[in-house]
Amino acid sequence: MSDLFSYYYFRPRSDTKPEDAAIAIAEEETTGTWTDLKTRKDYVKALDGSVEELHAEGDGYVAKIRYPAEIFEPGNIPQYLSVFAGNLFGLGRLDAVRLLDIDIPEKLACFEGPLFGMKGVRRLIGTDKSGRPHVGTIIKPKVGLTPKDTAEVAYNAAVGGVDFIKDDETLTDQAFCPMDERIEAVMGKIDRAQGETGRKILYAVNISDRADRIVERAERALEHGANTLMVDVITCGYSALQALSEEMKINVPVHVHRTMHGAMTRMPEHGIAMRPLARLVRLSGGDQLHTGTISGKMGHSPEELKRDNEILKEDYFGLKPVFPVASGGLHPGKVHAEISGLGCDIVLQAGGGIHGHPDGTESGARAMRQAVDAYMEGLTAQEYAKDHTELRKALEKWGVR
Ligand SMILES: O=C(COP(=O)(O)O)[C@H](O)[C@H](O)COP(=O)(O)O
Ligand SMILES: [Mg+2]
Repeated sequence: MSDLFSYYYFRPRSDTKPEDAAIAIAEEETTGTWTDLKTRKDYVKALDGSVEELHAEGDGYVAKIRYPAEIFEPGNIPQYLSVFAGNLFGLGRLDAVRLLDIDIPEKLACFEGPLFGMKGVRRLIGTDKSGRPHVGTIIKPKVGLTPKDTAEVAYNAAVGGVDFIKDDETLTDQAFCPMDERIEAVMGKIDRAQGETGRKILYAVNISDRADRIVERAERALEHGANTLMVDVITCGYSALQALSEEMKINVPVHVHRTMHGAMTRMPEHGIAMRPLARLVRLSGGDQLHTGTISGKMGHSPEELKRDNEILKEDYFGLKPVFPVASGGLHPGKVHAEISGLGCDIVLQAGGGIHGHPDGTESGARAMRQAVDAYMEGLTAQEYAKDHTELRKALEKWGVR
């Protein structure tokens, strides 16, 4: 395969034939426009896109479109997106159109990918042999706590048994919780928890910022002791991620949050599926990526999610696999459903499902770990809860799905 192929679901406008609608996409995103052109030279033809396949599906059609590789500037993801995820979404001849997936040829996959990837993160935590799911937490409330109180919550979660702690997507460097002070406070407490428990714990600080400042912010975070960085990839852009992994050559994992993705991924007939977005995260160097949950609070198709997670782990230009993160509305009573649906190679993250535990964060973290242990030992959460108080109290509050 030397060209790039994109797959779209679409519903044409009532006066447009499906063949013409598919051609309209190929033309708009390559050498054409709505009319013929007097400026077109013969040699331009080499860059024409084409419709390779078209079939009916559901209430619409699925088209496979070929984009000649030469149309793309190797390594420039903003430019790639502008082709296969560009103007086509606004074409009036389509009532709805959704980018389902992309097949990138090797010469355009010229990225270094994740530095750690799933296995590297597992090695840091020491779960490469057991293969159990990681347990993570988002500090809640998502904004408002001071650095000192944030660190206290982080400490309680750490001693309770989480592997991973992260800022929420809207917390960056606001006055109520300055980033430098927060990192120092949290890392101080994490060092203490590591000393007490003998376990390694990661804290991902959200360094999301404008393009001209993000590398400087990442450097500052590392200087203050951060052992993981977090980026909101949709709001910051893939270039931000690439700047960290390739330009700056950071030596800590990068956790990728996808806030705002729902505007693209949610509608089954229009937008951009998670799959191409996830492939681009892998190319541009994310080590962990939110992809959704089976039983949580965000809406999406479990079937798509399972395949998205597989895609992050399957062979892809020799790049390291990305650790998928299930997050959003999880609690100990949902752990079983998540692992049985998504497998053990998953980070199970709970914010409210840990910090909302009747006995507080430490017990909430214990309950999450107990739910994972129950699954690994082949027991239901209810069985395990009989002699694990924290889990029992969590199940009493939130039930079991
Ligand atoms: O803060 C949370 C979840 O908090 P809580 O555990 O309290 O619900 C995350 O931002 C969501 O996971 C986003 O979900 P996704 O990444 O799937 O869009
Ligand atoms: Mg959040």
